[in-house]
Amino acid sequence: MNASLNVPAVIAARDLTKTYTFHQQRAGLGGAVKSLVKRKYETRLAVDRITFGINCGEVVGLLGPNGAGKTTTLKMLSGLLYITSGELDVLGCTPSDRKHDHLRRIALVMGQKSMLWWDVPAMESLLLHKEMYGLGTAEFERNVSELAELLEVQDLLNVQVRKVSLGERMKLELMAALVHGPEILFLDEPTIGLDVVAKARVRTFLAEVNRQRGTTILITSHDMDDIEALCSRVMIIDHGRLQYDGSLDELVRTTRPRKLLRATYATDVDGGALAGLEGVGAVDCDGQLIRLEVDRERTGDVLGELTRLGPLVDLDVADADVEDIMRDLFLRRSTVGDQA
Ligand SMILES: Nc1ncnc2c1ncn2[C@@H]1O[C@H](COP(=O)(O)OP(=O)(O)OP(=O)(O)O)[C@@H](O)[C@H]1O
Repeated sequence: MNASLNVPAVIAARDLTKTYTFHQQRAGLGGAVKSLVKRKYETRLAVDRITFGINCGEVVGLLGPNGAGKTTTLKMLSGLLYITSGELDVLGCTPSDRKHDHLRRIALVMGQKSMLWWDVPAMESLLLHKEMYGLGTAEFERNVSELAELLEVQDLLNVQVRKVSLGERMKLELMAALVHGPEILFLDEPTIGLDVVAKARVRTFLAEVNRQRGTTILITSHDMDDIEALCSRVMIIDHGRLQYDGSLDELVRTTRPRKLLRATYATDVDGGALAGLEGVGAVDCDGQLIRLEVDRERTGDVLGELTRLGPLVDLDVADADVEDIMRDLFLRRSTVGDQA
């Protein structure tokens, strides 16, 4: 239970760790034979003592560069992998026990892997889920109809899965994951490869599922638009370690304490004097356009100065791009990691 929020924690992880042990396969036939006789084992620390809790109904983004340990974390949380050490509690159970009653309460969708049979219509897979999870006919039909309407896939349910587009398939994957009404949804890159329209539909759908059903969602994505649209909280993981756990707004405020202002004028203006103002960072003047960075608390004053410079045509006040912030964070950390 999270005492301050008075909502139950549905996921609690303490010092969660995963080390993979694997053997190097040598190249060629000779190498393969040698590998059979003498195996050289290696270990890789993929997730390194991470501790966090997730409350009922939260939508949390799990971010990090390639190889950071995100998928490994999701696989441990959904019980596909045993943990190496630490403690893990998901809805009061140990996920790797894979108890049937527990599996009914969670779902995992991996953008790169399909849960649906390719050679038959999606409805066949949904019916299999009905049997697997012991859903009554009325409940199943209600869920199918609700989800199909939200996802606008009524006409696709009886089409062979291999014949639908990538975006349509992802909607069907989400439907299959949610048809048994899980309380927690784990999503690993659910919008990968989708076009902008399909991505937007998936995001709207997920937000709706969270709002209507109270489903807790933990999502990994390299698309920051997914994260900005859905997550109030993000966890950043890198080299297996949890580097940040908090709100996206707070991350933006602390990493980029300045706002970006962009003013367009009807005539050429001279913004040279702006550079000397308190709280103003880099100023870029180019004829009718001025771009500058300003401390958040000084934004109002500097806007006043901008309006006095000349006849304004357009004025834009923006936070730093989350995509840029992530790029900087990951680059800085990988450089520090390389030097260490
Ligand atoms: N089955 C495995 N055996 C050995 N090492 C593995 C295995 N699966 C993953 N790893 C390694 O564990 C580390 C974390 O991998 P993981 O797939 O969790 O990263 P990720 O953050 O999901 O990356 P991406 O964004 O590229 O999907 C990587 O170094 C990866 O090479």
